[in-house]
Amino acid sequence: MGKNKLARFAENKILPNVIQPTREDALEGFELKGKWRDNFFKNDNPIVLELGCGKGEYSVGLAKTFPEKNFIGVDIKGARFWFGAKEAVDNNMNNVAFLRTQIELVDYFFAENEVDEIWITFPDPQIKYKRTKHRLTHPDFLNRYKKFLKPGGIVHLKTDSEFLHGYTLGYLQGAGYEIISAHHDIYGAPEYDPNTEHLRDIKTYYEELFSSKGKTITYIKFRIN
Ligand SMILES: C[S@@+](CC[C@H](N)C(=O)[O-])C[C@H]1O[C@@H](n2cnc3c(N)ncnc32)[C@H](O)[C@@H]1O
Repeated sequence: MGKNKLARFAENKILPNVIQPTREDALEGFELKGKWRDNFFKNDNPIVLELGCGKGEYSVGLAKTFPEKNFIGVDIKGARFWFGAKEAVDNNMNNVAFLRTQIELVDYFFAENEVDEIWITFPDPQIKYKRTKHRLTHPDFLNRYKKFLKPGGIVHLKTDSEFLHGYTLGYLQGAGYEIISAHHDIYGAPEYDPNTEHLRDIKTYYEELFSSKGKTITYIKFRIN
């Protein structure tokens, strides 16, 4: 393991905005579940999650744009989200945190109606058939999100994967979800869509990477009923 990675792991242990529960903490009743606003953010503002946040560009970027909302980046790779956590601390941002966990356990960390919105940014598309259940928009994941999203809660999916975009759109339409916005090329779409405000303002590491390879970037915004 690289020296830098070890240093980031060590710093994550002391950064006040990094939470690294064990699997047991999750399964036995996580202390902040239902209490993120009161005991962590110490305000009554909406909570927005970014699942598979990587380096946390979206969480930090949105937190700067919307100081009246709280953002939590979720990823299993702490050495990646260290970048976002460090930037937030260095900029005295109190409305952004990072939670290290498998997304499969995410419903153990948040109580019913605790979360207002979810961003899923450039997730692994999990194209192989036997990986279907690992897609972050698979019905099993959507059912997990339903457990803690407020009624009418919003999910955003931003991806370079035409496959995942099509899979998700097809499933949502078939299952009767309300699709608020769907674009198969957000930078090619000339028209102004009020539902996609700020969509082009923040680019994650993977978005930059895929865009530089000529991939088009897609977007879906839908409501969990
Ligand atoms: C392709 S990267 C995208 C990272 C970032 N959103 C971006 O756009 O740059 C996918 C991220 O999801 C995380 N991830 C994938 N599956 C996960 C899971 N089941 N639980 C937690 N994190 C996961 C990976 O660790 C990785 O950081």
